[in-house]
Amino acid sequence: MFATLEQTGATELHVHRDPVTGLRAIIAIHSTLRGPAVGGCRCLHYPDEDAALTDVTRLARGMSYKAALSGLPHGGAKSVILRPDGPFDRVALYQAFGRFVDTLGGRYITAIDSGTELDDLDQVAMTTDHVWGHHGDGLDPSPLTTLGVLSSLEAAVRHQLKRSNFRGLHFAIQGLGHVGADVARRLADAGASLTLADLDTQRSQSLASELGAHWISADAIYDASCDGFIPCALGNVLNANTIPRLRTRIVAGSANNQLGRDQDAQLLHDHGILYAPDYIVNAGGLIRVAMGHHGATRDQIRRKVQGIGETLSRIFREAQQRGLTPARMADHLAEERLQHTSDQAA
Ligand SMILES: NC(=O)c1ccc[n+]([C@@H]2O[C@H](COP(=O)([O-])OP(=O)(O)OC[C@H]3O[C@@H](n4cnc5c(N)ncnc54)[C@H](O)[C@@H]3O)[C@@H](O)[C@H]2O)c1
Repeated sequence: MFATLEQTGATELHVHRDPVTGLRAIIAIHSTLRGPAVGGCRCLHYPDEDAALTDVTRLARGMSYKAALSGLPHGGAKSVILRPDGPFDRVALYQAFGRFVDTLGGRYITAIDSGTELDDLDQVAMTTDHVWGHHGDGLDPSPLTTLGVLSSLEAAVRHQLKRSNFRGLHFAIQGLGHVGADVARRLADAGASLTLADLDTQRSQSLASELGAHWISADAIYDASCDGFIPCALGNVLNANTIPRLRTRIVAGSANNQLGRDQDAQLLHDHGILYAPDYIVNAGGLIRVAMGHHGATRDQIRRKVQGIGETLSRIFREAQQRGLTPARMADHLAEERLQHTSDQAA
């Protein structure tokens, strides 16, 4: 347990079991130095508790880095609910989770993530105030996450392909949920051609027929020849098995923790693939809920999210100059910002 915390730099782990609802949940806080720690709640089946622990601590680190590089007054955290095996009472489970969040008195603010829906967050909001992005506050993050993905893709295409628009380019999208489907529609509107894949083939088929796109099986997406691969499903999709199969020049998508291991950033680089660090690409959602909560206007939020592309362009350039991968460069900048905050606090 402590080794996992040390590896990711996370500082706190909170574990809770509620015998009435069957809730088994973990909250990992990476840092509260910049302010209350924010991060979504996943509700998934994990192969074992170690897998859940690794996921939640790595995701918490990503949230800290994302908040720091976005200049938000927040630290990073994450939570996971170990999805019960049999049938369960969803309303009671999420209300129990809200009570768990509430015990931390606002040091952790929860939000949406894979396996959790806006309706679930409405239940969380019944038992704690420390939840952002539910129906009640009208701060759905997904549309702004999409905007950030598009801004990132523009930056990557400019840097790697020397192109200023998407017309005639071909993208492969993995995962067609809230973000992936929206990204697909926007790219199709911009004149790109698409190959689509989702575990739910019904979803792939119907979006492909709506957009005049190709669809393929979930596993075949790694072999699709394209200008950009856009992971919008789950994490750990870029690893020693999948990277050699990729036939793309760019990877930029919303999924969290895309790299199996930190070293896989170098493997992508060695294969001539420009990797846009996931926690920068998908920062639009966090920017939306955090700035929305602090009273920013719609225009201010959109401008900030559109700035994600500029941040990435700077990272691509500086990484190239310093002989680092963009992922290492981004981590380095985020760690510098966190260290600066820590020095100021001392
Ligand atoms: N929604 C946001 O605002 C937001 C913000 C930041 C990060 N993210 C991350 O972006 C990713 C997508 O988010 P979302 O809100 O669209 O999630 P979602 O749950 O709505 O959609 C995910 C989709 O991926 C599909 N999928 C799962 N495993 C797959 C696989 N192996 N191959 C192909 N498809 C697969 C699912 O069937 C589903 O359609 C997640 O990793 C999430 O953590 C989302």
